Amino acid sequence: MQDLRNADTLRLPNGDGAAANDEVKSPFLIGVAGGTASGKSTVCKKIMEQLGQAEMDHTQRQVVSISQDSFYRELTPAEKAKAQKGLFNFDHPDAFNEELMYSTLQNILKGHKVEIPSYDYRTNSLDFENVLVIYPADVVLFEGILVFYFPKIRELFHMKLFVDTDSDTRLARRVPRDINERGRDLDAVLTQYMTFVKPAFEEFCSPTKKFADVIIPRGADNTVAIDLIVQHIRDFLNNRSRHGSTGNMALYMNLDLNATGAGFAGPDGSNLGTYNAIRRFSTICKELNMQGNYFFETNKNLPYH
Ligand SMILES: Nc1ncnc2c1ncn2[C@@H]1O[C@H](COP(=O)(O)OP(=O)(O)O)[C@@H](O)[C@H]1O
Ligand SMILES: O=c1ccn([C@@H]2O[C@H](COP(=O)(O)O)[C@@H](O)[C@H]2O)c(=O)[nH]1
Repeated sequence: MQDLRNADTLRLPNGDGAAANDEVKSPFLIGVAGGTASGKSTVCKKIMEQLGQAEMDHTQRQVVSISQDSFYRELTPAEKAKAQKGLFNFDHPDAFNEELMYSTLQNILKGHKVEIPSYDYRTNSLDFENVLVIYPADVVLFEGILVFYFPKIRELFHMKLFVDTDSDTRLARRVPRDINERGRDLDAVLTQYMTFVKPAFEEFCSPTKKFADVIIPRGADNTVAIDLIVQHIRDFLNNRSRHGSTGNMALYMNLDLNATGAGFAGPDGSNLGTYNAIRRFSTICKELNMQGNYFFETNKNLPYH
């Protein structure tokens, strides 16, 4: 297993509290969207496991996963009363603190340590007693139903995944989870689902699928897709450690290999490693397209060959 600790450093310009010569780690930021109970957290867990990070002490982790639920905004007493009766819409974009989400992700990208409260679904509130400390990492996964909804947050991701699990399966998973883990009763779960969850999924979450680079049908069951994503992350990190922090993911994904002079050179003037990594990745993707396991939204610059 590759040691992700040596993957990259980014030299920040002056500002934001960073000294001119501070070497800070800028992570590869992956957004993971999908409907409720589609398997977003399970997919993130599998990615972490395959990168050898799941069992590690969190202070040592080089791959971390954060939930968008930690950015629900604090409710007013009136809203809280509604929430307790299942009458608050937690699936609407207004339920989230967009500014805090944006500034936190920016800080993470600058390699700053950040603290994120966990979310208590039983009390419908943030739990500041249980704070997750995010140390500078190489890969940060940010998962939630609406992570691609807000344009300026969407633009921060280097890679966007959408976990696409059919709605019957999602409901069948959500009911026992909400009863067993989130302190709800069957009636409340079904009423909330029909009143808020399902309509909001159709209005706000499902349309964001078009922004995904990779759509993962069947979620964590799709081991082929997960293996490929993990391989892609490894390739990216290898590329970065060879060529420095200029191995930017946007370039990596959008490079037009057919254009004259396309490619980006590493410090030694060679771009062969990157070129090969992209070719390998796109070839595998093409094969998987044919199997219907895994596919890309149209990216005209991605070299299918
Ligand atoms: N592939 C799967 N097969 C069976 N159960 C699953 C699978 N993926 C997730 N689950 C279960 O479904 C529930 C929701 O999964 P989770 O990953 O938490 O979804 P999300 O993060 O999208 O809400 C959890 O109880 C989880 O254990
Ligand atoms: O207090 C709350 C906060 C959120 N929810 C529901 O949670 C899901 C999002 O979490 P997933 O893990 O992606 O399912 C969302 O559909 C909200 O309805 C809640 O019920 N109570």
